[in-house]
Amino acid sequence: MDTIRIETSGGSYPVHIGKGIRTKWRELIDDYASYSSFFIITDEAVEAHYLSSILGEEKLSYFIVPSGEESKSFEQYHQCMTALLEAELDRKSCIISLGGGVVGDLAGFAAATYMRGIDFIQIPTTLLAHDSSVGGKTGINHELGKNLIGAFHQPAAVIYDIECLRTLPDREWRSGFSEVIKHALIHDETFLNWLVDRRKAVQNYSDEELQFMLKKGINVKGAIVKEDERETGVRAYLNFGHTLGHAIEAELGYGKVTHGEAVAIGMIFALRMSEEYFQTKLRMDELRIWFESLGLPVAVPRELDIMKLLQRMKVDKKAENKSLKFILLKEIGTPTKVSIDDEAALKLLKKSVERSV
Ligand SMILES: NC(=O)c1ccc[n+]([C@@H]2O[C@H](COP(=O)([O-])OP(=O)(O)OC[C@H]3O[C@@H](n4cnc5c(N)ncnc54)[C@H](O)[C@@H]3O)[C@@H](O)[C@H]2O)c1
Ligand SMILES: O=C(O)C(=O)C[C@@H](O)[C@H](O)[C@H](O)COP(=O)(O)O
Ligand SMILES: [Zn+2]
Repeated sequence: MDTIRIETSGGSYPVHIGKGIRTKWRELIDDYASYSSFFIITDEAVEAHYLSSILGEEKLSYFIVPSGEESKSFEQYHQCMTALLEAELDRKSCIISLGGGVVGDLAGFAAATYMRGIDFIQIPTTLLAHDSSVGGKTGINHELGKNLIGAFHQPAAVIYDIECLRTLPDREWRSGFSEVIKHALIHDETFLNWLVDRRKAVQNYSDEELQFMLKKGINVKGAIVKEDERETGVRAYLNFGHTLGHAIEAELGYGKVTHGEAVAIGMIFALRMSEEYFQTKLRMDELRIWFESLGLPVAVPRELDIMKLLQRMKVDKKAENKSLKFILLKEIGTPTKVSIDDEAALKLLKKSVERSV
């Protein structure tokens, strides 16, 4: 098992990464004995695979949401809070988030707001959750935009059992890989080359390769969160590919594309924009072909109205005074935040729409 410590304003917490460690969660939590009770939040697919291995012999209470992005909703949040109240959780209770980013964001937001904030721990079960379980962004979606309702609330611990990844559907492997690629693109070209050089689908990585890749991604995120926990500066770099990605998710309807797929389209768009803005070559063509070979989408879906996407991008949390902000790369590994005018964004959006076959 490897342990990475994430440093935040409120102290640090461990991210344990290893095989089969989910059943040892009680030993891996520093203050296990100090909690009055634990309450698990999970989703239907994860329940079927993993809930019993977390419960063990213990009769813990739990709440199960439907699988998928639609569960990051006011309705599920409300139902979740009702379940917590009915289970009579007190301020010394701890919520366990068992699942991917959807469950993590929802359970984290429930923990952030239940009685004005109680502890929670993350037991991530998707590849994408190497990103979502670390750093303390929690929240739900609104029909007007992704993650617009939320709070910063750091977990007390993250227990990442790589064994859980082996039951992921192929599409979810790919989706999570997109955020791994993001971490490489914003920080480390050597790591990017390591990923490209594998020349195999991520689901075929060995346990050792997976462990290495997860540590790399989490270290990139941890270093940025340490420097800027509440996104007043460099944390926005973790949003590379997300200005367009989030707009696509909301405009198509939550759950139509996965988050990682939308971010993949957004990253290719941001690479193209970076090349134009900085008048440089950034391997965009090579990376687009690589994404396609991995089965990741690279173009804006044809059915989307680009004017509506533009309006959506202005509701992005990075936007200021309705002016569009993008994270671009000066070079691979060197991100920066820039303002882009509407005309330039529209021109590039037109070029990025899927061609009909
Ligand atoms: N808070 C953050 O910093 C942050 C970072 C990145 C993404 N996110 C959010 O994360 C969400 C996406 O997370 P996700 O991709 O993990 O989606 P998800 O949680 O919906 O999981 C994807 C699918 O896989 C299933 N699943 C989960 N684990 C499984 C397993 N081990 N075996 C089989 N099936 C399993 C789920 O039931 C679901 O159907 C988005 O809402 C995104 O906005 C948040
Ligand atoms: O942790 C961050 O900061 C990120 O931006 C990570 C993103 O991958 C993630 O999708 C996050 O939820 C997006 O944040 P948002 O503030 O744009 O909603
Ligand atoms: Zn993301």
